[in-house]
Amino acid sequence: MTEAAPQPAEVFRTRRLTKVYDTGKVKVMALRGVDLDLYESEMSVLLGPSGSGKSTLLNILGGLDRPTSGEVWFRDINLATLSDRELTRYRRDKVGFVFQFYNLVASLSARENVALVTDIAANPMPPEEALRLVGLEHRMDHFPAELSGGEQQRVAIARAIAKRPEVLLCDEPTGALDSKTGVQVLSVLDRINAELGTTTVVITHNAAIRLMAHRVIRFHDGQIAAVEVNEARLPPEEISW
Ligand SMILES: Nc1ncnc2c1ncn2[C@@H]1O[C@H](COP(=O)(O)OP(=O)(O)OP(=O)(O)O)[C@@H](O)[C@H]1O
Repeated sequence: MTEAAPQPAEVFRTRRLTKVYDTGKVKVMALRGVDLDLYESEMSVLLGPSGSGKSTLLNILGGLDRPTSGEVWFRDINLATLSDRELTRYRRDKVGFVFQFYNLVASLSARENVALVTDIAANPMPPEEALRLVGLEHRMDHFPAELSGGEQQRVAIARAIAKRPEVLLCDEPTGALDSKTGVQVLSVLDRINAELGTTTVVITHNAAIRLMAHRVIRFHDGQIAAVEVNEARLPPEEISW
C-alpha cells in the first residue's frame, strides 16, 4: 500500500476577503470575496487584468493594508485582528517585499542597501551572503547608478531575503525589465525558493511566467477566476515574453 504524500502546510488562507476603497465620492470594490490557500515553499503566480485586485491582495497578505471584511490567516494568526503594532512586527519579521521599482538608496552601495535591513533583523544573513545568492558577489561595492536595472532588482531581492523572511511577495518584479534581464531576476527568485524554501508570490502581467510556478492564480474583477497547479514546471531560462 502506498502512503499518500503529506500535504504541505498552509501559509496563507483567506476567506470571504473583501476590500472597499472609499475615496469619499466613489467606493471601489477591489476584492469581492477571495478564498485562497497558499502553501509552504511554493511559488505562486498571480495573473489578471489591470485593476482586478492583485496588488490589493498582496498588500493585505503582507500586512501593508487591511481588509474591509473577511479572514486573512498567516499560519494560525488572523492578520485582520492584529493591532497596528502587531501587524508591523509581522511585516518586519516574516515578509520580504519586492516591487517593480527597486527603491534602493542612491547614496549607498549594494552592500549598504542590504545592510540597512540586516542591521535591524533578528536573525539575518550577512549582506555578502544575500548578494551572493542573487549572483552579485562582484558588485557589492557598486552604487545603484552603476548597476543595470536587472542588477538593481537583484539587490532589492537580496535586501528582501537577507532577513530570512518566511514569505517573499513580489509585485511586478520584472515589470521594468526586458525579457532577457527579467529571466535573470526570475532565476534568482526560483533559486531562493528552491534553496531557502521561501514561500513566494509573484504578480505579473507576463502570462508566460506562470510556467515556472507551482500554482497559478487567475484574478478577475476582485475575485479568483481559477487556480491551476502545474504538474511540470519550466526553468526560468526557458521562458520568454
Ligand atoms: N488606494 C486606493 N484608493 C482607491 N482605489 C484604489 C486604491 N488602490 C487600488 N484601488 C482600486 O482598486 C482596484 C484594484 O486595484 P489593484 O491595484 O489591486 O489592481 P491590480 O490587479 O494590482 O492592477 P495592476 O495590474 O494595474 O497593478 C482598482 O480599481 C484600483 O483603481
